[in-house]
Amino acid sequence: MAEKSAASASLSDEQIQELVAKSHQAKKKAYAPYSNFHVGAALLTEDGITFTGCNVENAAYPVSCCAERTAIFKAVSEGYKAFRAIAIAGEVENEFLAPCGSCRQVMREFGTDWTVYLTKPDLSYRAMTVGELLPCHFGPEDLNKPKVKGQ
Ligand SMILES: O=c1ccn([C@H]2C[C@H](O)[C@@H](CO)O2)c(=O)[nH]1
Ligand SMILES: [Zn+2]
Repeated sequence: MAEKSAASASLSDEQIQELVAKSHQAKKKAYAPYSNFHVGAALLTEDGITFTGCNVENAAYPVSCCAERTAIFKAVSEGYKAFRAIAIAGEVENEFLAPCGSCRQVMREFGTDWTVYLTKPDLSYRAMTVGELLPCHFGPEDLNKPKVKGQ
């Protein structure tokens, strides 16, 4: 059922299945009247707390927020910034839902070595790290590197 990688080693099968199930539950809350594309996410913090999220669209389309970012922003706004994993749930038949580029960048802000579970509607999943999803990335550390002088 699952394609495992080293990235999933720290969570038990039961914990993963629970996180995946929560992401699919969260999908039911999606506010997506424009795209009719419902997405859910469930984010597990290092402290063992789960934050869920759904996509929240807006009549001014670009203002919309993806499910993954909803979950991450909820966690950060509650004081949690260390993440173990996030599961993402879509509704396309027999396909893993992969996060958009903006969400990958937001995930990367909080590290490259945590796990993203891409899931299918049948609750099967594939584990990847944030670094695998966003290779050659830009992050907070880059802002503190020495700069060339005189420009
Ligand atoms: O990984 C994804 C991909 C898309 N969406 C949302 C954004 C928008 O509301 C709708 C269609 O792109 O799906 C997510 O929430 N997560
Ligand atoms: Zn996104």
